[in-house]
Amino acid sequence: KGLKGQGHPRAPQISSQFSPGERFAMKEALKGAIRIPTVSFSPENVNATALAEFGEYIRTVFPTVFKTSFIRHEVIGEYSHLLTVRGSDPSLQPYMLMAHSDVVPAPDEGWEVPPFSGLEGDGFIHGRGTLDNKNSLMAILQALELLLNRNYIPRRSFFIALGHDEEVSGQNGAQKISALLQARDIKLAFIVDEGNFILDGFIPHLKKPFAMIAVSEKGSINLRLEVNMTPGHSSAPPKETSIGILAAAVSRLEQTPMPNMFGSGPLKMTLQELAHEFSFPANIILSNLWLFGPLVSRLMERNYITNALVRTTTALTMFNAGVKVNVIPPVAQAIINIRIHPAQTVQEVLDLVKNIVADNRVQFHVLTAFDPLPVSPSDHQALGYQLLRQTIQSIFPEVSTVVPGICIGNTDSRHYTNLTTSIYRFNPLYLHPQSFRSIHGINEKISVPAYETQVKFIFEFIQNADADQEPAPHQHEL
Ligand SMILES: CCCCCCCC/C=C\CCCCCCCC(=O)N[C@@H](CCCCN)C(=O)O
Ligand SMILES: [Zn+2]
Ligand SMILES: [Zn+2]
Repeated sequence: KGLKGQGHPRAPQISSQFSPGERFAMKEALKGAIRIPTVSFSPENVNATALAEFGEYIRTVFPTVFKTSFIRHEVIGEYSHLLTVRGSDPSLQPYMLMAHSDVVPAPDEGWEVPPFSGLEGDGFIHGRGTLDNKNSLMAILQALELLLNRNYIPRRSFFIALGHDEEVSGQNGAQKISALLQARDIKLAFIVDEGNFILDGFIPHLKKPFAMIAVSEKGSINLRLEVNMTPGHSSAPPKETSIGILAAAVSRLEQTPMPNMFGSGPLKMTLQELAHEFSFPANIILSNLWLFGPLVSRLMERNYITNALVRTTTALTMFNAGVKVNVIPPVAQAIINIRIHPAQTVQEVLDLVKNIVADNRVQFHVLTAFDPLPVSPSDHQALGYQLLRQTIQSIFPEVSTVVPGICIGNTDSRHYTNLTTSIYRFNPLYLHPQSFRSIHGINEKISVPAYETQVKFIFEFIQNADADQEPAPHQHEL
């Protein structure tokens, strides 16, 4: 019998009601975290001073977490943190909660308040990292601190992995934590990381919000295109310059979408499980994709977010050429950030890109590349998925539908496929299209109640993970 059928969740033993003093302290703690500018520019260029300060900060605001005897704290790769919470029942397989402390750059321009001010206004805490991803990092530690202060002793062991370079690869944080745990022979029941949300307003005609737990994430290629031509005096320009050739190449890429892959990958499952949320005739259409697939696939292409679910996307993100107004530049370079649909591979996409560019004066340099991630289970036996679903239903009773889906962004969890086949990417927060644009954009903010609810979610999730039973007990040494 599956977990779904067991009538879970057992009510958490400790109620997730927080006192006014605790609620005040938790929002102040998040504001303090936002004020530390832990910006990652590249794997070689992270703000080491801020990351070190952040490490000190979490030790100060969560004293119980860092002094509890059954919690081991290790600093990995200089600024990442691994907490091992030893549960009382070694027969239960451990799991892992993840988050990251670094953020993408945020120049002041366009922001209503300075991005590292952590200011509170209109019921929101403002700043870079309030949604991606200091909210999760602080909420995990905050929930644990509150549980420990109530003398909670977990039954199931778990790890908390807090990366410091997620935005620029995870090579010094997540990758090293993963290697360390592998060397310790750890196998995880599941992982929960950042990723998808409770989505509201993303699909026309769907009035109700729904929770989407990402069971996979797209692959990625960062590709540098380069054209080298003979430099010279701009008063007698050649017919074609490196800039013109490269501009035409990237324009062809932008104008030629990759093939629509609707029908392969987890999206079909997402839409089928979502079908009953729609009114007639959309519910019938989505329940019969064997017939209406071509129609739905065209509709998905119309919106830039749903378009990202049906195909590999190519975003032109950097363009560099020229040194002086009257010099024909020898070199022009562009970076293309490609997100690979689950039904394609790095090699297939590179071949398509070269065919679209179709100009042998353009050179290709793959900077980084990885294939789409395997699909994690979402059936009734899938412990991590079912625990998330149960906790969503408890904390967000108004959300009647929880569906598996794909994450269009990447997460540090991709470095942990050696430890588990069950990786779930979910933030227990509502996301609207406008707040989606604020992630890596401007005016990123989280409402104070939303943050409190995130803490509450993790507070209950940890307890729910202890309430579940597994069929075949054996020892799990940490
Ligand atoms: C039918 C359903 C409609 C669904 C609409 C989907 C809405 C999308 C919802 C959430 C997506 C948010 C993605 C957030 C993850 C962001 C994590 C992130 O920024 N990762 C970076 C990692 C960079 C690693 C360096 N190579 C990234 O992806 O750029
Ligand atoms: Zn993130
Ligand atoms: Zn990010």
